[in-house]
Amino acid sequence: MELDFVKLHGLGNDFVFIDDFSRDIELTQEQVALLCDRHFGIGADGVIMVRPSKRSECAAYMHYINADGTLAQMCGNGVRCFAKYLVDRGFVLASDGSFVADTLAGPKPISFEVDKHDKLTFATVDMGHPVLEPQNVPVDLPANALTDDETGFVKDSAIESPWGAFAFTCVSMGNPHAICFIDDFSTLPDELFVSASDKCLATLDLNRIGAYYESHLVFPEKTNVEFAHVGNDAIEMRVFERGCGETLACGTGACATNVAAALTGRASRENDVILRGGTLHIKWDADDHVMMTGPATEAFQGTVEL
Ligand SMILES: N[C@@H](CCC[C@H](N)C(=O)O)C(=O)O
Repeated sequence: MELDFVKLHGLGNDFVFIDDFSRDIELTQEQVALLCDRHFGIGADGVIMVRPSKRSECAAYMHYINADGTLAQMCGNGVRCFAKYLVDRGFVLASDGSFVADTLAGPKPISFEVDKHDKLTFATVDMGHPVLEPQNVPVDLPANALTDDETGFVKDSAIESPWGAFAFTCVSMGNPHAICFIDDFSTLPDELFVSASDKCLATLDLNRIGAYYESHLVFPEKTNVEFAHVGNDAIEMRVFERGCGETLACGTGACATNVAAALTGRASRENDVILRGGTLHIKWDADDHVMMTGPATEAFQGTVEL
């Protein structure tokens, strides 16, 4: 089978887009994994199928698949790229300035800016409200789990690992996130860093610790894992994504981390979140909606044989 594709990214979190408006393309898990393979395929963190939406208010439906072929409910960087795909190809009029995208996590209103060629540059997505109920986070909580009195959400709960216990706050943005804030990296064991003489977020061995918590027993549906540090002006964050591994950025992860930082009293409700691939601006509005602003970029397009 020959497939036309477009490769887009949001801060280096990259996706293979496939036009499936005709609804006649079903990819197997193996085919998705091959498309995403950086040596044997195109290379990406996930595949996004652009499909028609059943909701009259939505321009199209974003079907998101992780690099390992598993389905995810939502993708923040992906939905900004989805907006760029639709605007740059004329499925949404550049002059409209906004539209609603349909996703497995529900409709997401998006406003956007375009350049002088009517190509989308930045998008602000209303990511909806964070979900904090325990049923949307680990169902099998450790005995020492701390939960918020009012909402019952899981905050700063110690979850064991071979390297000691790490405290996680769990926030769902449609998809699950477990966020660990580290104030002082020097307190962590040397073996958790690729360079023990320079212990910081950048040198944390996320491939080891992230993979461990992604599949921890308390997360039966697996989870995205964020390690973050709250600085004076911004939140720094690295992410190990469910079904994919470390990525350069994660939109839903940045939203969840911003919410977790505010809920645990570490930061205000509006912050720049600095990721390896760049910065997202996140605001948790008074009406409980999380707004995410950031760029979307097209890298190249082509045809692939599957
Ligand atoms: N990169 C994404 C999230 C993609 C889905 C995630 N790996 C999951 O399985 O939930 C983002 O930008 O939000």
